[in-house]
Formats: sequence, C-alpha cells, structure tokens
Amino acid sequence: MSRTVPPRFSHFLAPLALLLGGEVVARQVALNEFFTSLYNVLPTVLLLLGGALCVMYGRIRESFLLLCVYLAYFLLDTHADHYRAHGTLLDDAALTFHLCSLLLPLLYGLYGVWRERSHLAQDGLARAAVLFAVGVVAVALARRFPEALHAWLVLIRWPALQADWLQLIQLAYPAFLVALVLLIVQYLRQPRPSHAAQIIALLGLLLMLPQTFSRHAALNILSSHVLLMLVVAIAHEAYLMAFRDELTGLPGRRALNERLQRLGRQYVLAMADVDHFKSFNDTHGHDVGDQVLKMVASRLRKIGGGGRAYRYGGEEFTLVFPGRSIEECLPHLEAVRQSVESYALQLRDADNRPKDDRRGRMARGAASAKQVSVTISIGVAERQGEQRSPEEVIKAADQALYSAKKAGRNCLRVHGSGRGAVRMAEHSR
Ligand SMILES: Nc1nc2c(ncn2[C@@H]2O[C@H](COP(=O)(O)OP(=O)(O)OP(=O)(O)O)[C@@H](O)[C@H]2O)c(=O)[nH]1
Repeated sequence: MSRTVPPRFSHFLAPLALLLGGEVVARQVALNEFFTSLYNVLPTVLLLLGGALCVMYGRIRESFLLLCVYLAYFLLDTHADHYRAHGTLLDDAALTFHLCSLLLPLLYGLYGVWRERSHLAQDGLARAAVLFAVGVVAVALARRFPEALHAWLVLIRWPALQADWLQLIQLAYPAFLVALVLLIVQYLRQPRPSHAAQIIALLGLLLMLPQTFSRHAALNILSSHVLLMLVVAIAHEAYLMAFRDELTGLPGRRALNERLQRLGRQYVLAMADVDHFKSFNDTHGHDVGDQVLKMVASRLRKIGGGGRAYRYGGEEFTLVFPGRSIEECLPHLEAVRQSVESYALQLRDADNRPKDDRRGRMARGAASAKQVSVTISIGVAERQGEQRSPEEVIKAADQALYSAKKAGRNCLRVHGSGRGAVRMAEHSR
C-alpha cells in the first residue's frame, strides 16, 4: 500500500482522549450504579460490535486484536470478581495474571504487525491456529507444572532493573517493549489512524494490568476503553476507505458528492485536469504517472481562498469554493496552475532508490537525476443564472475545462465568458 500521509498527531488524538478518560474514570473511588452496570457489559458489547465491523469490512487483524484483549479481560475478570466478592484469590489467580501479563503483549504485538493477506479465510485460520497453540501450551503447562511455571514467570532475571513501582513480572516489560517498538515501526512505515490506535491501546493494556486487583472496576473500565479505541479505529478506517482517495490522500468522489449537497446559494466549482496525461503515462509508465498525480494533488491541496480539493476520478480534480465569487477564486486557481507548471518532479526509480536518506538527498541533488514536469488546465464556473444545482455548475466547469484544452492547455477558463484565459508562455520541455 502506498504511503500517502506523513505521521500526524491527529491520528493519536482520539485514542489518547479515550486512554486519558479511562484512567480518570478508573481512578474514581466508587462508580455509581449506572456506570458500574455500563462497564460490566461494555467489553462484551464492544467485542460484538467490533467483531461485526471486522466481518463487514474484512478486517482480520483487528478482529484478533479485539479477541486477545477480550480474552485477557475475561480471564482476569473472573478472578477479580471472586476477589471482590470473597476477599480472597482463587488458587490459580496469580498464575493466570502473570501468564496474561506476558502473553497479552506478545500476542497483541504479533497480531498488530501481522500483515493481512488477500485470502481472508487462510489468514484467519493461521491467526486462530497461533492463538489456539499458545492457549493450549499455556493451559497444559499451568495444569501440569503450576509451581515450576509460576517460579519461572516471577523470577527476577535482571535484579539491577527491578524497582518497587514495577507491578508486573519482569518478563512482561520486555514483551511490552518489543510489541511497542514493532507497532511504532509499523506506524512510521504506514502512518494510518488504526496503527496509531494500536500503539495507544497497547499503552492502555500496560496501564490496565497492574490495576486488575487493586482498583475496583479498573479492569472493566480500561479494557472497555482499549476495545473502544480499536473499534473507533476500524470505523475510522472504513470512513477513509469510503471517502478518501488512497493514491493522493485527497477526499474522493463520494466525499465530493456529500459536500456538494451542503453548499449554500453562492459557490464556485473548478475542474482541473492534467494535460496530455495519457501520453505522459505511455512515455514514463504508470508508476511515474501515479507520482505525478500525487504531486498535483499536493499542490491542489494547498489552494488558498477557502478552496478544497477533491479527486474527481482519474487525472481530474475538483476544487470547491463555498461562499465565494469567481473573482475571488481566480487568483488562487491561477496560482495553483503556475505552481504545478513550475514544479520539477524528480523521478524516483524504486529499484535504484538509495537505501539511506543522505545518499537519497545527494542523488536528488545530482544533475543527472531525471526530472519531469506537467501542466494542468482548469475550467471554472459559478452558481448563477442557469446553473442552479451543483451538478449543473460542475457541468459548466467541465465545459470551461474543455475550452481551456481547446485553447492549447495549461490555462484557466471561466464558463460563459472570455475571462480568465490566462494563457502562459509556452515552455520548452
Ligand atoms: N498513472 C495513472 N494514470 C491514470 C490514473 N487514472 C487515470 N489515468 C490515466 O489518465 C489518462 C487520461 O487520458 P485522457 O483522458 O485521454 O486525457 P489526456 O491524455 O490527459 O489528454 P488531455 O486531457 O486532452 O490533455 C489515461 O491514460 C488513464 O489511464 C491513475 O490513477 N494513475
């Protein structure tokens, strides 16, 4: 999958808010009856809701993350409930708790970075087999050698690193660290909201485990919030899939259609199209064509004047200016046309791409680096006269775009007037 957006703090905002909210609620000495009942059922409800979303959107990875967290919650809740009701721990409480502390981060990290394969059933079976094998081995060892396993788990392997405030077995911390590093690397390689949520959810688990027996309802509250982070991330990904164009990162056609329904009585729409893109693709290949579309999208995204860019489809883009007149928009459209024209795109050859940044920068600076540039034509129309509906305004902008193409391309045309034919001097390329 292509990386279209850089890491963003906004990816972490919702999960961080949920983590903070969970920790604040978990610190309450007593919850009222409503919240106690709510948090009693929430983990199961979220597992079912998240599971349904995973089935709908074919998200195997997230379904196993939810399952891991829920299984740990379920096992620990049985013991926490008994402890709260009777004031004593069941015989295998300590062993179950230590095993969860070790296996939960390991399985969570593994499922988090395990790439989804196209064959969903095979993928699901492989993940289920791992969960089953780990579960069977853990239960078998716990039944046959409970004392030996307990002693192995609680052994302090690195006395110098032991501190009073560490409330889990020592082995749990490297397990969390490994999972954290894997998930951070995954996020840096593919900065997606779901990958950000997985990192924060892991931190939520690290916060949750030590409070299992010490704080009333902390297990229910924090596991609910962790599950909620994962469910929200699934919904967010589904939204992006439907509304965002994967190649350019711009909002796509569906988002444009939604936006067009909410425009007021005054607005301007512009259609922009890459010139001679077919022959560009034929000459340089589809991959270079994709790089060009990303470059054009990145220029259009920066349009001023309150405009917003959408990928209409193929090499066509739509610019929406709510509440603006055509005079207000023309300078911004002309600026973006010029910015595309003057941008020299350095061709990146995936096979010969330098492995490190320094060599990459040197290669980009080298005179021999291959450069290409493209131009765009723009047609623009305003809501007025005969063009009352957004569809009619788009059609008018399309006609203006056609005029711009006929006028020699690399220019801007306004529908229904001779204005705006800002023909630029031909550039030798
Ligand atoms: N690389 C790449 N090419 C695409 C994509 N979507 C559409 N295209 C190509 O865009 C080209 C569009 O060509 P045309 O519609 O014939 O127009 P044009 O060559 O740009 O010519 P004018 O618009 O008349 O300047 C086709 O060759 C499509 O295959 C895409 O996502 N990536």
